[in-house]
Amino acid sequence: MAAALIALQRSTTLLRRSVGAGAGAVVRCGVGREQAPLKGVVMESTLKGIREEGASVLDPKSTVGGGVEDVYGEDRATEEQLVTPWTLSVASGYTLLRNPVYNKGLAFTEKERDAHYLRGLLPPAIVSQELQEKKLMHNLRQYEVPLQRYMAIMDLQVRNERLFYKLLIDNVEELLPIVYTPTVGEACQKYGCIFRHPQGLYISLKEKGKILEVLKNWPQRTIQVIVVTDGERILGLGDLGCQGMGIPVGKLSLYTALGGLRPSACLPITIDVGTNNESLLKDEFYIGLRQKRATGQEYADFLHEFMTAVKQNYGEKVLIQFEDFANHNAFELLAKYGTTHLVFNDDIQGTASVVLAGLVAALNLVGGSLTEHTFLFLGAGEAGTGIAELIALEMSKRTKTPVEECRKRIWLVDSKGLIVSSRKESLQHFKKPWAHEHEPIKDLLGAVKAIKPTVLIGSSGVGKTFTKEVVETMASCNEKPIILALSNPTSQSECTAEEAYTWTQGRAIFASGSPFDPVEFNGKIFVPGQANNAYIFPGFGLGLVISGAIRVHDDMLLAASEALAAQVTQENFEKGLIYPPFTNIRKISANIAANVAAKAYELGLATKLPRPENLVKYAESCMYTPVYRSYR
Ligand SMILES: O=C([O-])CC(=O)C(=O)O
Ligand SMILES: [Mg+2]
Repeated sequence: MAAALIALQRSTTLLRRSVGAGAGAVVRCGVGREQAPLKGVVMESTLKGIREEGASVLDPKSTVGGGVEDVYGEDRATEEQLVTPWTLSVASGYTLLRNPVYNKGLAFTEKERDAHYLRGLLPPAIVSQELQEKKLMHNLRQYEVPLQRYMAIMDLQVRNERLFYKLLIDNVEELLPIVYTPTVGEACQKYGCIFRHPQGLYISLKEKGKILEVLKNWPQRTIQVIVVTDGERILGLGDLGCQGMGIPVGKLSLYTALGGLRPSACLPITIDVGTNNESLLKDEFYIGLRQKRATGQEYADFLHEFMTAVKQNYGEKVLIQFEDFANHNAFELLAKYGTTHLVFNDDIQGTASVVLAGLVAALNLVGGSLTEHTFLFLGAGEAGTGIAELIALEMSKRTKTPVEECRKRIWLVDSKGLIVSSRKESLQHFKKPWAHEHEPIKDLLGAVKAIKPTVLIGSSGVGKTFTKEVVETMASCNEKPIILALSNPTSQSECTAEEAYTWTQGRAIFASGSPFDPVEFNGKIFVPGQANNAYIFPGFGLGLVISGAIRVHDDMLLAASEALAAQVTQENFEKGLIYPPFTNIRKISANIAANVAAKAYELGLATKLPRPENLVKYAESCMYTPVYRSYR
């Protein structure tokens, strides 16, 4: 693979070893249409920054690293995005060791230590990336408290990015519960307390009118995926305000580890419009604005400024993933910006796609077609109605029946009971399609008894709601009841895997949003699957990026779902699994990406031409790999 410095040396104008303390730094200048008027000033201040602090800004056109990673940089670095006329790409010596993108720690070779002024800055031993990995896993396993593991692994991410991703990819099943659900939930709750290195971009109401300027403070110019939250509904934990940042950071780590997006092309953002969480407002370590949430027009205007600034700064092909917004804003934002931006709501659409995939796979175990099943949801918010709608859409496509008809096989229960037509007037708009003719029923148990669903799905964010009676009732009317406890984190799960298997005498087909360990029941081992949108969004995003898609379409969600369901093997089914293991996730993501990209081309929404012939191979070839590069 081309060495970083060689790659840079090939690029335009270079100033090498010319800037004092940053000796060995490589500066590239002269990119973009608007360079002329800015050049002198910015160039000067940048160089000043290097002299004084060894500052380092990474190359937005990403010629570093060579190989497939360039695909993105070159494709996406459109002229209008490159408004900065200067770039500094690689530092050396002390600065190099503190640059997480280029740092290799003890893995720097003798030659590299000589060439990059590292002599004396490292102990003499030279170790391989594999040995570093082995040591880190050993150290991580010493921590018994998951949050300590989280902190250790986040330290690694800001110290040595390639090692972080190598570790995550090679130990995905073990580390996913640490960098992601459920530990990330606890990390958000305590984010102020454990805060050490800022990650991501914070945009608070203080920045009103200046959001574009704030975006320009981010060192990368070529961004392909933004995950943004306003922290109002973090997992099932509620309003965590600014401390929700752990979620975009965690989701984007998965974009890279699971989907192969380059880390430098990923931008985590938290929009801080205040919080209504009283205990955070009183917490001396809280890191956000100490005020109640802005709502109504003020909220809408602020979000609009954000959405406009993102498009202006990064162009129309940047994917904006909305994450963990409260219901009332999530649906509106998706509807409002779905026609003007490339937006995706993970909680509505990602969750829907992953659940549909699991259900389609489950048909292999329970028999029948999708239309022959009856679905009952506890929870009629983003996840519940999102999944319900995608199931109805799939049924409609399969049977060529109007979607309104298909919805009739799907029932939802919210905090006031079964959603029925007599409640229509008082229902929020996203619940109205599910208000079918039925007498009112106050609770879930009553609804299970009356509706006799074959599939029970929990999506309310409230834990322990699938009681023994509820689960036993499911078992009494189904040979193999499908039970999905989707709420996160583990504390909010509707029931545990053990409860689901025990209360159904091992007959349940069970999956959950948060991971559960295998369960032994009557001498048999049951392995629960994880119905988490982490299966979908990395590959989905990759598919959009490699096809240059400009809009998300529901058919792409169905395409992603179909690709995931197709990855479940006979061996998985034999263990009762309706999802493949995460160990194969990069292959799964490539297949999802290929299906999504194919759909984008079919729908005329793709801009990357010509269409690559073999999309799976192409997706794989575009994936970031975190092995160290050698520097000349
Ligand atoms: O983050 C997760 O594990 C899944 C998800 O989107 C949520 O629960 O909001
Ligand atoms: Mg979420």
